[in-house]
Amino acid sequence: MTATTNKENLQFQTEVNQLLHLMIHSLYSNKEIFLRELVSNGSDACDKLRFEAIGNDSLYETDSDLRVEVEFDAAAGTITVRDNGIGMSRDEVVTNIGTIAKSGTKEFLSKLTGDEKKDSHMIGQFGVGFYASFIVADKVTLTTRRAGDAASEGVRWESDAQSGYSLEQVEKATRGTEIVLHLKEDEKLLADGWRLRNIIRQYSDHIPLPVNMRKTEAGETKDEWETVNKANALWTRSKSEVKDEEYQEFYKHVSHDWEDALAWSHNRVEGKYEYTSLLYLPSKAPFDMFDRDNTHGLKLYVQRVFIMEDKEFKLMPRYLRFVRGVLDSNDLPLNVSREILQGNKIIENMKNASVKKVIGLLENMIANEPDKYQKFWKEFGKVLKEGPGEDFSNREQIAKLLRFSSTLDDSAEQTVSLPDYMARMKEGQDKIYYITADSHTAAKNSPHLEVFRKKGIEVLLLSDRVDEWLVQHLMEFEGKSLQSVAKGQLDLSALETEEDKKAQEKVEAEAKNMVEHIKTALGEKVGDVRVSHRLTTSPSCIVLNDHDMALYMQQLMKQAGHEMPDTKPALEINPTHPLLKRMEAETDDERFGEWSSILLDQAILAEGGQLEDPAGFVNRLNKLMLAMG
Ligand SMILES: Nc1ncnc2c1ncn2[C@@H]1O[C@H](COP(=O)(O)OP(=O)(O)OP(=O)(O)O)[C@@H](O)[C@H]1O
Repeated sequence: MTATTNKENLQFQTEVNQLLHLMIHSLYSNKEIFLRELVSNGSDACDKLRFEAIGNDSLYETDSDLRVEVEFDAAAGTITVRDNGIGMSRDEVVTNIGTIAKSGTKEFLSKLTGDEKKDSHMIGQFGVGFYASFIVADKVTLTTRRAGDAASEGVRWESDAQSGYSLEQVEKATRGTEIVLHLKEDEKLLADGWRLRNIIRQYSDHIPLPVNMRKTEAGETKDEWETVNKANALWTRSKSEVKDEEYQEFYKHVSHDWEDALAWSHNRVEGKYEYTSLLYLPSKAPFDMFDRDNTHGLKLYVQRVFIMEDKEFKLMPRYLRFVRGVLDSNDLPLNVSREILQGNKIIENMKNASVKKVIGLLENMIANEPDKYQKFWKEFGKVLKEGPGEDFSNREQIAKLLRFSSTLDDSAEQTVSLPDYMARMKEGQDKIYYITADSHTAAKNSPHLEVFRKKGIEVLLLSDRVDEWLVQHLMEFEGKSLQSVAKGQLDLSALETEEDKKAQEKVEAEAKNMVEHIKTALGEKVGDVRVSHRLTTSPSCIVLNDHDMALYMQQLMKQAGHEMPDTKPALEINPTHPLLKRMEAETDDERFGEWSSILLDQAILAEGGQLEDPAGFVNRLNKLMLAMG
């Protein structure tokens, strides 16, 4: 026996085990995609090599003819997928194949239902990748060597998906990765030249890289190879030649998505700069869309040669981070480096034009396929709402793409656009009114809406996290300013009749003493006490200053450890409310003080704020209830 054997047995991270198990069971009806995933990975590995080799030609060793090879052995029941791409070091194998680095994986897995159909859609959002091998194989052997490493630095990884995996250092003469699938007993028929060719043509036709298989003649496998897929860059073909199915397959390759794309825009641009863009909108948001680092984005090509992924170089602004696809420039040099790309005019030009293309695609959808747009909005609306704050130059256009809930129908589904809202504005109304809250229910039940409902003035109901940020940046739309109904002094005078105004003045005059009394009772706790113009059925509400953050947001920021300025909201009261009528008759000063505190505290609660002394509030309330009995 030789002195050492370097074979080690390791366990998968728990999440990998769970995912493997689920995948094997829920993706079974789509088992052929295992090949698409492996070919796609092989092609990506070749792309990565090409990029690294730009500054270091020696990485090609003696073989610069990048390709993926697929072989089979019917007798042994195996399929082999091989690439001469970048390969992996031992550490890379452990991190890439033994663990899932995506943040949020745990929560994702906990959401799975056990229902195969539903779960297969969920897993689609996750991306299946290499693990798809285990749908058809009961053992997988991966042998790889990183480009540039010595032949003795090869790594062999092997697993049956049941009991962890083994890892061993092996000799590997050629760089790149070879994956041998030992097919399950009832999948052995997949090891068939005709079937494999069909699968490759169906799923991997538009991978720009050749996918080769050995030639066969009269049933005999030859030593020669032939390219099975079209292997030309789909985006270089003219639109009229490319079928929708072909666009969809290519989408799945570039995006690592599992579902079809929702829409795409394919453009060949000639003029000052020449380039092609193929931009896709996914139909489903990936589960980690809000994880800032985890995006595939666009791929940058120069004259059909892959240069780099968007991951490291932002070709799309953050608010369009869900866009997938390809930009292929004819003007950049092939040996382009990261440094050249930084702030490059050609890149900037392609970037800006692509943003406009995406916006145009969405505008078109609104005009021609509104239901589809609604689907898009459901998935990506929250991301698009970052747009007005991020992209000043396209702000007006982005604003038109936004959709909101509103008091028009109180529905939680966001369907109201700003132009829709404007068209319904009342005569004399010069503001776009909105309210922000931490849930749709809180927004639509807010006491601040009472007067608006009474007067039939529509108010946008904003309850997405990003909405507070949005309204800080989108201060106006087509000359009308956006105004929170919960902040600042409310002036609806232009919408009121003379009688209304007179009645208001009367109420105010009559309540003057009580207002003063409450002010004294609450002292430092409030910035002001005044008669409300907003309330019709509630006794009181809190009103923030124009520039204050909503109370629920202040709460969130405090929890996240941010110092918040101690803002003093105003308390507005509704003197016509029976509760205030009772208060007016109260002669005991202490009791009046307690009523006042309750008035303030319940208004804070209705606003999603937190009380400084919740126990005190409960005590006072109980006392009052007892006194009423
Ligand atoms: N043939 C290969 N050559 C080199 N590296 C590879 C190869 N196959 C997989 N990898 C590495 O393993 C990682 C995980 O691959 P996997 O297919 O599981 O997921 P993915 O392709 O990154 O993403 P997704 O889950 O979205 O499909 C890849 O990101 C890559 O770094």
